[in-house]
Amino acid sequence: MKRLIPTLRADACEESLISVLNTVQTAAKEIAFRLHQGAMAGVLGSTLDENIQGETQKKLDVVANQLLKDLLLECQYVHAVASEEEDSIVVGDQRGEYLIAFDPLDGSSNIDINGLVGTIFSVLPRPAGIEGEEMFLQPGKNQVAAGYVLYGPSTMLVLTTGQSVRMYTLDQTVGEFLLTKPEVKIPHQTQEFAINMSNKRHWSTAMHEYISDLLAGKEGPREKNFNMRWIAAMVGDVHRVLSRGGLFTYPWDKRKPNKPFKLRLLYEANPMAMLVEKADGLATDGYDPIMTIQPTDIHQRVGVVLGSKEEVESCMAYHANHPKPF
Ligand SMILES: O=P(O)(O)OC[C@H]1O[C@](O)(COP(=O)(O)O)[C@@H](O)[C@@H]1O
Ligand SMILES: [Mg+2]
Ligand SMILES: [Mg+2]
Repeated sequence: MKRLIPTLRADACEESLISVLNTVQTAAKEIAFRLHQGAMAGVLGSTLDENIQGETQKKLDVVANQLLKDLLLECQYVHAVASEEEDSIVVGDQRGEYLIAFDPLDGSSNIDINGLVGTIFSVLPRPAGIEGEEMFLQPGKNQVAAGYVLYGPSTMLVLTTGQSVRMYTLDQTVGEFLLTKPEVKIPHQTQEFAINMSNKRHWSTAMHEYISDLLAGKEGPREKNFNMRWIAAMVGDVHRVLSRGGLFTYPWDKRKPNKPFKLRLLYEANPMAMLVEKADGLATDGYDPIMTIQPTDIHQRVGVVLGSKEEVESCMAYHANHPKPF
């Protein structure tokens, strides 16, 4: 089985991008090690701090953020990073040609139950003539690479540099990510969906109608039974979708009018959208492709409906029948 770097060279990736991705894999191996040590590494539980989004930070959110930030800023090709756990961007090498946005630890509520968590990252080109946060305000279609690391029973790196979506598995004996699935393709049809059902009363009419029809199963208008899964970590739910198809959504809801979405555009939705679309799936906000959205803030949130093409289209058809709530 091939190691990560030779597969990137075979794809004719720029050496500068390879260096950035190599840095991400180094950080990921360290995070995986700390996670596997669990309580023995003293990294479980919460800190006394909140991040910019008012969420209590877990110790591992902070550890993973620090590791990624420090290593990426040491890389000469990285000009700046933006992280879920940082209020503002952090600038590194003046010569750097890439910007990296990341969610250092996705699925934080799973840390203390030894559940699935991951790291999600997006690589953008540094635009000419712009400085500061504005540099990051590019639509997802500009991404030159996107991926995630899933810390599960095995640690996996799932990556695209604009060509195929590839899956690598960390071989603990040699400490290397080895290519275990060279080309990921999402089946166009599915009978599986993922949504946090406890938010049902807050959804839009369109989402209510769509999910009700899925739940009606064989006897309902869809005339087939659907199964439901919810990992409470986008990284785990998207990994299932990439592995066997499905629809994953964290939609608009009316709970908090000033915070109607949960997932973040730059470091959750955009990188996952690139992976899903390169694997032949669709990633939308229910109306438009995620990767066409022009960001206005580095911590901007967005509705997400992604996965098997025909199922996402079916969900979008329900949305097209109702006025857009945002
Ligand atoms: O608490 P809920 O509604 O299950 O939310 C789960 C969602 O929140 C997230 O955990 C948010 O990510 P963070 O853990 O990085 O804040 C998503 O990964 C996941 O899909
Ligand atoms: Mg997250
Ligand atoms: Mg996070």
